[in-house]
Amino acid sequence: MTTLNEVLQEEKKTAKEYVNEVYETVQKRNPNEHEFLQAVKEIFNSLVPVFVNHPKYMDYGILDRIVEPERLITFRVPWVDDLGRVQVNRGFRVQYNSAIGPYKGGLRFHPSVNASIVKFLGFEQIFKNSLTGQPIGGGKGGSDFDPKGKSELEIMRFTQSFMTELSQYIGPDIDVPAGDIGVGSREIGFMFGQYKKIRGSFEAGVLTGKGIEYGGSIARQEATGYGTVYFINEMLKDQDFALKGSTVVVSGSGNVSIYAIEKAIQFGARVVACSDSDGFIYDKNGINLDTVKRLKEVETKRISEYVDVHPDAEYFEDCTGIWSIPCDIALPCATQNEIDEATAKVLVANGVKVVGEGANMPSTLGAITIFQNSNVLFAPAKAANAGGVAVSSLEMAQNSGKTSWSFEEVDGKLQEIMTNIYQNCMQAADEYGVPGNLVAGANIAGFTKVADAMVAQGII
Ligand SMILES: NC(=O)C1=CN([C@@H]2O[C@H](COP(=O)(O)OP(=O)(O)OC[C@H]3O[C@@H](n4cnc5c(N)ncnc54)[C@H](O)[C@@H]3O)[C@@H](O)[C@H]2O)C=CC1
Ligand SMILES: O=C(O)CCC(=O)C(=O)O
Repeated sequence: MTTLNEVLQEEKKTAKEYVNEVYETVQKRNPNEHEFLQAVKEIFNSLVPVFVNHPKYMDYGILDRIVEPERLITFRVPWVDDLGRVQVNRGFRVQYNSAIGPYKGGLRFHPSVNASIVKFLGFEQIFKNSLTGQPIGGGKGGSDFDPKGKSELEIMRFTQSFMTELSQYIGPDIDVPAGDIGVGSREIGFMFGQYKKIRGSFEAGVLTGKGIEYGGSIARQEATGYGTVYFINEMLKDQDFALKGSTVVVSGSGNVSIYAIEKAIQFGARVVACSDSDGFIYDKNGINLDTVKRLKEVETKRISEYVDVHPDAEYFEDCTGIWSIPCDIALPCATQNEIDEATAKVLVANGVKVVGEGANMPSTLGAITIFQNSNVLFAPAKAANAGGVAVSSLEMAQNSGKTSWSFEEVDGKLQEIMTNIYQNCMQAADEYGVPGNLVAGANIAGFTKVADAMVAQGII
């Protein structure tokens, strides 16, 4: 009998031909999904040498399979607004890859959410989750619901309706959602309550990012932002430049931004600017984080109000303008494609030394090339922002062990995970002949573990 290997040997495809062919198929199958195609291209660009070293991955069709979600669920989310009118949104969950664990990844509520956005995020999540060293597969989801301007009761009604449908597809060993843009601990609380009511059982491990009083992990809130700065700190140990005394700009003022700012300040950096989707503030003395936390975490106000409390600071109504502020370290922590090629050139001209991606895919492919060609130390999202999902996995571990760990314990594990991610990415980059290239290192290290698991589990 002819084996799979023999059939494939006859075709004698080179690794480059294989990667190009799969990419062409992806383009044909997913026309107009620009964000998704961008994320796929970024990863595929790194993988040719992996297929040269491991032709078995071609034989097993790893790339063809990994790029196609195991499942993409789309559903109607009807709800009633405060005026009694029926509203309908669209819900999504992409269950992308379960080779190394249950699907894991956040939910985003934002009007821009569509299939392309959830697929780009879900695809990235496979490799990010693999890098954490935790047993978690890749997933993502969300809705085109816009929380801006909605009352708390409207948010609760929408979120309950969303969970009524989503509950059919998730579970502690199946798929474990968490937060992302527009979904914080309040929304996770509403979803957990609705899931519990529908199932009639208290399954703590079905969601992460929960409140501490009902199964959440201490330090999950801080984890993504802290993790990004721990990663940068690790990178800088090999350089004659440190966070202490550096000038930092952080975009956004949400969950990731606030805790990246907090940790950067703790390391002795001066953070001079942050933003929201309307504009940015510049405070040359260093921004006052207590004010930002009060405005954003407590009062849900616009960042423009910062200057009412700190008249020495300036507000500019142009959120992308934040990247014209000179800095040593830029931490894009808001959203995808916020730094394009032109913006990257401005950052480089102003002397940026380090770019650490707290958000998912905040730099375009052109921007990444500019940073790499200008010797900027570049920490890609799937490595630099993996601390959030890593601590989510620690939350799952605490839930299944019916225990809870101290802040020091979780934070210590987070630091260890970020150090390991950095070292594994550097080692993979070295091994594949691109020393110091963390984009390639992260893609290769994240990919090979999942690929090995997929080979071991057969063609499914
Ligand atoms: N929350 C988490 O644990 C993780 C989040 N991420 C990523 O980090 C990014 C931020 O997420 P979160 O902080 O959780 O969301 P969030 O909803 O708490 O905050 C988002 C922030 O970005 C701002 N924003 C949105 N569009 C903007 C724009 N065009 N320009 C400037 N600011 C803008 C919003 O005003 C808000 O301040 C996203 O890319 C998300 O996918 C990545 C890993 C984990
Ligand atoms: O903690 C999680 O599961 C979600 C984290 C996430 O969505 C991300 O890493 O982008």
